[in-house]
Amino acid sequence: MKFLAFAIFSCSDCKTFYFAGQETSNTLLVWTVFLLAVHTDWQEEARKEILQLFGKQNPNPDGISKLKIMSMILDESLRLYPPAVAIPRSTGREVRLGKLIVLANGDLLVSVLALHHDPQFWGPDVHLFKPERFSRGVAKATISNVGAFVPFGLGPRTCVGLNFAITEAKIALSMILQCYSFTLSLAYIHSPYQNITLRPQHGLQVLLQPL
Ligand code: HEM
Repeated sequence: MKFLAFAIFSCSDCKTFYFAGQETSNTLLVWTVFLLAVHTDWQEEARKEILQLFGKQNPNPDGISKLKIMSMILDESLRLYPPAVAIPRSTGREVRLGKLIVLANGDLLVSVLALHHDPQFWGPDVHLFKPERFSRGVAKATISNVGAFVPFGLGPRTCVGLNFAITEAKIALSMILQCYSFTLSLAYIHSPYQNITLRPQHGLQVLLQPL
């Protein structure tokens, strides 16, 4: 009986990890490739950093922890196109949020998209791709409102796969940038839409140039 309960628990845990980890990471990679295909100056900067750290070798843990430009690019990509556009919460008891009173047993959706695109926190250039805004950390980027940058959620239920996802994205992007330069294809139609995660509705078409 104990074994059966463990097997059911493990099986559902595996499904959670697969569901929570696969589509989100995939989406992060897609939007980052899109942004680098448009902003080829940042693509060059990222490649320079990667070639300095790894040359043409596979990325290693020591070098991955030193990828500063890449970290800024990933943060800016997660800000503009957060894979999870909203975070669900329920109230156990009545709570006051500023002028707002939320009743007990209420369901809330915190819009990550709205927080990430609010000029109050990010400044008037909020809609622009500017990885340099993260060069001195999230607090500086958000004018001291760290709760305005929540691609992985916030509090005790923060995404457990955060570090794994970022490391995975850094490895995949490093390996792509070592081998190819890329630009956006004319076939691409910009239409971000939400289908569980925030995705490009018609896919992402890029032109790859082997290096
Ligand atoms: C770019 C990639 C990812 C993004 C943007 C992302 C985003 C999120 C967000 C917004 C939440 C909700 C947090 C909250 O309610 O405060 C969450 C929860 C979770 N994520 Fe991720 N995630 C990513 C990758 C992963 C990966 C790779 C895994 C596993 C290998 C994973 C496993 C989970 C699990 C298990 C939860 C539920 C945690 C809990 O309720 O205690 N995620 N994620």
